[in-house]
Amino acid sequence: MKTCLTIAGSDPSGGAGIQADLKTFAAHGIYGMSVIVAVVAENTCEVRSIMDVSPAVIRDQMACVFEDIPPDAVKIGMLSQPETMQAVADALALYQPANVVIDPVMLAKDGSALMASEALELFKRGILPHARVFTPNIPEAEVLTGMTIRTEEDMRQAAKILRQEGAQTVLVKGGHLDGAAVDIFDDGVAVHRFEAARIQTKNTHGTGCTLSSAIASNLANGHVPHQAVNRAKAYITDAISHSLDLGKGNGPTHHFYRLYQEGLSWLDK
Ligand SMILES: Nc1ncnc2c1ncn2[C@@H]1O[C@H](COP(=O)(O)OP(=O)(O)OP(=O)(O)O)[C@@H](O)[C@H]1O
Ligand SMILES: Cc1ncc(COP(=O)(O)O)c(N)n1
Repeated sequence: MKTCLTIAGSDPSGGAGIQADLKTFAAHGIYGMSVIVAVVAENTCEVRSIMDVSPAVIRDQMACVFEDIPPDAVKIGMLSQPETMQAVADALALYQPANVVIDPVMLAKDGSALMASEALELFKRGILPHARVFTPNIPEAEVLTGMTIRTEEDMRQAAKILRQEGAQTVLVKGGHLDGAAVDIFDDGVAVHRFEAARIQTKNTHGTGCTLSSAIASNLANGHVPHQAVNRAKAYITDAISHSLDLGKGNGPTHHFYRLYQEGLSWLDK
């Protein structure tokens, strides 16, 4: 059994964060584990409050996982405060996991900050260089590079800069641009373009979390980054196509549609 660990925040409404990650791992036939760094009171409409887990408890959670069940891949999502980020950075330096996918979560859909601005420098120094695959969306890539990103050429330029900052490979996600959903992936050898038709839905809560967990699942299952991203793009497009009209705001995506409807697992594909 392959194993993945998510290091992220908890979303009690189940669409993003740890909950989305564990569902994605399960849909890929992966044994999922989680280190919770923040408890976020949120739903499909809003973020109400955030409680950060203490650095000591984060260190203990990391030790409990890595000393017992070292994961085949790791996904890192929301890291809100410098202290919690430092605890994760220290553990990454100590355990040196191989297949790390990093999603630099900065803002929730309602605009609430999920990463403190004071944590940005530490993020660039202590977290980003551990990325085998780094998955910023356009606003995140703009903050991290200082660029304005309007075109695919800008996305390519941003991906190159972020590789120079230490990420092995970079996927700049184009969900926030108009038109088709185009993501640009730079693995240092070539630049790949992944395009899917834009699905007309408001139910996109947790798309970034789900995509990065699907990439981690595919790395754990033995795919190289380019293949892992290609398969994850198909998975997120499918999950958005069958998204769930739950809640009063931006509903969640559907992780198990094919399992339920067709009795298929993504493992069989
Ligand atoms: N309406 C859509 N139709 C098809 N694909 C989409 C749509 N919205 C986003 N995507 C795709 O979903 C993935 C996540 O992209 P996005 O840019 O939305 O990430 P994110 O900003 O981290 O997520 P979120 O918007 O949930 O915070 C990307 O592959 C993107 O192209
Ligand atoms: C705990 C947590 N982590 C991340 C996100 C962002 O979700 P996404 O960008 O995938 O919609 C979120 N809303 N809550």
